[in-house]
Amino acid sequence: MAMAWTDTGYEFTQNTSRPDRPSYIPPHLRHHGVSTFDNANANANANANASGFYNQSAQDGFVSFNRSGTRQQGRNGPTRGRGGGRGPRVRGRSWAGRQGEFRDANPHQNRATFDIAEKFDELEVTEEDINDGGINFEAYEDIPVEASGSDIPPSVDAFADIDLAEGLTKNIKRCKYVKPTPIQRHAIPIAIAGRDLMACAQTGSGKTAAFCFPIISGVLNDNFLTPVSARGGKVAYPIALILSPTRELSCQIHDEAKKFAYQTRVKIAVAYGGAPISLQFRNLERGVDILVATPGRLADMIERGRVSLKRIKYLALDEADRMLDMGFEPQIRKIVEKMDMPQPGKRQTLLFSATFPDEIQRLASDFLSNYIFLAVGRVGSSTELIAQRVELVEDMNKRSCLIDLLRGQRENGLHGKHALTVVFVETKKGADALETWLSRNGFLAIAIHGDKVQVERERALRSFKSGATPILVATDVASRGLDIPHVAHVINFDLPKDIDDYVHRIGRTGRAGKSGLATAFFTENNQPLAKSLVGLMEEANQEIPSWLSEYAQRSSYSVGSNRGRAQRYGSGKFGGHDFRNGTQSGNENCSYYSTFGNTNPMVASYTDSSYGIVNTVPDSGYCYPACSDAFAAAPVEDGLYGGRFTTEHVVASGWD
Ligand SMILES: Nc1ncnc2c1ncn2[C@@H]1O[C@H](COP(=O)(O)OP(=O)(O)OP(=O)(O)O)[C@@H](O)[C@H]1O
Repeated sequence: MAMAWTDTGYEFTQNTSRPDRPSYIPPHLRHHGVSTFDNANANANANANASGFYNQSAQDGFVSFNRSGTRQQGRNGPTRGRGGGRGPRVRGRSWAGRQGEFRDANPHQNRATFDIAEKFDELEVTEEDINDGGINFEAYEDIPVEASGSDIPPSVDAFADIDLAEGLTKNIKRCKYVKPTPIQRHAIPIAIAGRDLMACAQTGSGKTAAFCFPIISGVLNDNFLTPVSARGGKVAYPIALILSPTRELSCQIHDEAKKFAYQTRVKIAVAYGGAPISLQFRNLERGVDILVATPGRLADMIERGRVSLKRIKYLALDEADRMLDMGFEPQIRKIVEKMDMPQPGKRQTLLFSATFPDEIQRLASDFLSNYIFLAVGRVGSSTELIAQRVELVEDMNKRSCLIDLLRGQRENGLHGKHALTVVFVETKKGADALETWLSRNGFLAIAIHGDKVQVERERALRSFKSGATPILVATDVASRGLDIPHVAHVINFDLPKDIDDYVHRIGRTGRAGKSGLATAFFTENNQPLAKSLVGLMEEANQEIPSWLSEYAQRSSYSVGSNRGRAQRYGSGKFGGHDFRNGTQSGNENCSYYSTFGNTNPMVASYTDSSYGIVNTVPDSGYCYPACSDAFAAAPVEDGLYGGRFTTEHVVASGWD
């Protein structure tokens, strides 16, 4: 249902719409005296007076961060007018000032401040698209933060502390983003200061806004808008390019960016494969400041002379590790290095993901200039908000286990619009087969994978999101980035080969501070994943079945594809790590800070972490099976795979 800003009926005391199931209490909240973290009052408190987030100790954390002696403003990034490089446009305000401002900035506490005319009128904004205000900031209270690089701009506590363009600020309020999530608090000032950034933060923690806000604000504040005279031509000259690995994710980013740029004159367009290119050309002809694209379709447009990258000032890669792994790297390199895009240092580059292995960081550093590495939360980790369960099953019994699980959910009233389930499988054939089988057994299910034409993929997603088909059977084409409200349960019917894929898959639930459930079916064949899975679960304070620990112990001694990852997750400590630092104790060229929520104990534990000596096995865990959707990437369609893989066994998946 299309919805206007004023139709949202938002109340602070409103409970978030949640599945009516026994509430999972994340381990770190069990002793907080909050009966469930989705408790309406807890939310109201967390939002209304920001308890726990803006408390005294938070202030202390902020102060100690400021005392770290590295707080000069970013000088070395690309300049954006205004007398060369500059620091973040952070307004120096007192604590009290910030608090007051936060109250003022919250439109929902004073409905009279609403301008009735302010609506997302022309946008297809649905009720689901508007944040319900129920983001549980308490869940982020003790989030660890690591940053390294030179002259790191300080973080902020409120959107009002950053000099974001006026139109954008209005839209942030329209979106009901009351305060920045941790990644936004740290990343936005860095990006606003003009610095290149490689940023890692947990799934569902608000990375999209973290790169969209600085870009939109920069385009507006620095008046980079495409001149009207340059619009309507055959060649589009965007100022900003946002690349993402899948069509659906590009569409989602495009929709988000349009909301953030609503009524600002910033023109945003999307280009992705599987949809008529002529229509997309027509949109580009109307003018584009920010282009969101998948790599295959963009390369095609550039080669046809319809898009030029020579005016690019901002380049953002979402799911950057995926974009630079062996499937995509040649194509990304071609776009970023071999077309007419300005060099690093002449453009600003922002890379974001929830996972960032060292070998990918190394590749990514080619695209960056004097960058800051930022890790917010346990990098490559799942949040504690997601309850993880692992069931030991035999391959032949998986289907009956799934039916039992789904029946149990149904009996507990968990099916319906507000409790969606994603079932991940490894192959496209497997997805179709499971869809059919579930439907035959009375469960409304629909499959999404790369062999479906785009219209079918979009139909499947729509049907799932609306709750009409509450079970989505998906390959990895749906594992990254998709932000679908009400996904209550992610089932790994087939576990992925790579632990990072597992992290992204389960991240489809437990988003924006909400709880979620993830169940995995573990078979003998998954032994190579056992150690990294145990490490990940330990890190997220999950209960680990003894049989899984035994598998993990056994796999420690075998040459498994996830050995490097196993070490990485094995410490049970924060995994944020800038590969430039080698061991965390330091690279003299980098200033460095570390905070852990409201205190600052992380330096020690970070230094203790075994994380710094990982990745002795290059490329391990990155060999996707030929039949995997994740592997079947766009470059195949464009014949750009180089010599690394033959294309005969790779089915085009629509990653472009
Ligand atoms: N400051 C904020 N206040 C409230 N909600 C927010 C805020 N920032 C983002 N959100 C909401 O949080 C949800 C998750 O955000 P987003 O999709 O950007 O996460 P992500 O970190 O990119 O996840 P993934 O790693 O899966 O791609 C979205 O629904 C978004 O609208």
